[in-house]
Amino acid sequence: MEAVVVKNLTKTYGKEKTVAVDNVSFSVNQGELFGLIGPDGAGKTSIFRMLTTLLLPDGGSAHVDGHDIVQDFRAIRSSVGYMPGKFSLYQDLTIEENLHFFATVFGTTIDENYHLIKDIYVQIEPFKNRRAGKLSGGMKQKLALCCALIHKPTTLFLDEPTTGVDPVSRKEFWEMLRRLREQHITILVSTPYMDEASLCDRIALIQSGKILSIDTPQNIVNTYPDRLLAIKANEMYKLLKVLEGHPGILNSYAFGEYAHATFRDAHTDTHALQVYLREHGLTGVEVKDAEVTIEDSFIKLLH
Ligand SMILES: Nc1ncnc2c1ncn2[C@@H]1O[C@H](COP(=O)(O)OP(=O)(O)OP(=O)(O)O)[C@@H](O)[C@H]1O
Repeated sequence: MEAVVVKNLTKTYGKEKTVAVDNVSFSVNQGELFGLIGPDGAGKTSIFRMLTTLLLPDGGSAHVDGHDIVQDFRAIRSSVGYMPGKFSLYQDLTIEENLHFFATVFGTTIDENYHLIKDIYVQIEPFKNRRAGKLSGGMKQKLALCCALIHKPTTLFLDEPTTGVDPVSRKEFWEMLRRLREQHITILVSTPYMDEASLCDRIALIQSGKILSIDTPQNIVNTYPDRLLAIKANEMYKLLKVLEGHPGILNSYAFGEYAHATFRDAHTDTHALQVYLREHGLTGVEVKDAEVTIEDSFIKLLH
């Protein structure tokens, strides 16, 4: 069954009618871990705010757990959990007070749903008397997740939960999400980090308010249409310049210590390419087939 159904959802802002969300449609199955993946300003927050009834759409419709986001906003507010990108915590309240506050607002108690947050809460419990404003990014994030979970939501919206969080805490956070999924909670998560996409069941790649592709991360990389090469040389900037000037080039960009490149001819001779690069003054040249990532797929879709 579908937990979230979005049809032609549109949102514009201001007198200039800046289009933030442009005719977006997708659906999320119950119990699914669904990712909205896209850079800053892509429209992720606007979509989440409409689905959590904090913002009215200009067009289209959406249902969460069968409830209309405009007509049935009260039902949605009591059944979903929302962790906004900017922390929602009360900085002057302690960990325990924040959690107690969120439980009370939703007419429940910490004890009633403790089993849902236990795994996460035990990690911050030793500091339960510390004010939220004095916590590290990773601890704030864990507390915010506990607060969003304490009323046992059917659907959880997490807006960029790992932005500004260190790599170890990011990894832990995703492990927590996968465990939560086992509790049959539907999870929608947004992130600008392409490496996190592979941890979702399905993802929507989004840019400038439009969805470019929706599928499982594996299918998205499997349907990459070109042969992708990873190319290394001693000078990255010069390498990119030389690749740009190659008569057969489709696209090239820096990707870690390599450049990723696609060519019109899928059978581009890698040896001939190495010779070409050396003839253009590059040293330490290495050319090999690259493993396609979500980021490569995203870049391809943008072109
Ligand atoms: N209140 C507002 N008034 C005017 N423009 C807005 C407003 N809120 C968002 N926008 C614009 O709408 C577009 C989408 O913003 P949104 O915050 O939904 O994107 P996002 O993908 O969540 O990115 P970010 O991580 O930067 O918040 C951006 O161009 C943004 O500048």
